[in-house]
Amino acid sequence: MKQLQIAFDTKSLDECIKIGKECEEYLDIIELGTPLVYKYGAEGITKFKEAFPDKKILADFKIMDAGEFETKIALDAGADIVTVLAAADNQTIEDSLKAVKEAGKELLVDLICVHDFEERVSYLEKIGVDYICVHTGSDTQKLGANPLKDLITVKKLVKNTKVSVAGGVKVDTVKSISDENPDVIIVGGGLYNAENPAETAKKMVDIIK
Ligand SMILES: O=C(CO)[C@H](O)[C@H](O)COP(=O)(O)O
Repeated sequence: MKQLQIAFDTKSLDECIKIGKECEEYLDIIELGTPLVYKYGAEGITKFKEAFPDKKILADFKIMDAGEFETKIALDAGADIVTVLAAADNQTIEDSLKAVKEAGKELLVDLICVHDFEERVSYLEKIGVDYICVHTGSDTQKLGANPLKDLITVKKLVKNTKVSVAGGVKVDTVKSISDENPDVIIVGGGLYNAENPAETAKKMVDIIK
């Protein structure tokens, strides 16, 4: 069963929690996006976990170094899933993985800025991360990029790991993404900036599930 993850990157924490509550029944994972991690820090994660105790909370730390130390900051604050960059050193990713496994939590490794998918996916599967995320960043989205082509490539390479996908997914593009069978579809602005986020989340769930 595919899952829907909302990624909050803008707005105040209170506004995000209000929108999250409106959409809650349609969501599986709630993400404190990287910009809000910068703005609110670990306290933002704790507030999300208090507001949504029954949902998985993802802290999009995009860790690049100090894997164990930074992962533990997110875990101690209440995160269920922590993100590390696939472009980081293997040692960093393995230290993050060790920290989440010791806590009984999960690691998402983000392929943003990685071009040799074959080498990275094979390594990530070998060490046993929980999610491999295909991600078109917001800056390259401005140039017209979207994650569909990379998703198709990565889905052919991944054998055992859950695949997430992010990058400008909207209600009118979610079907083409969903048709490639990712395990988790991550939607940011296309959901929290929608005129009616709850209605949009319902439409998306009707399409993907
Ligand atoms: O991690 C992110 C940016 O680096 C975003 O949270 C992710 O791309 C989803 O947001 P959107 O759907 O608005 O692109």
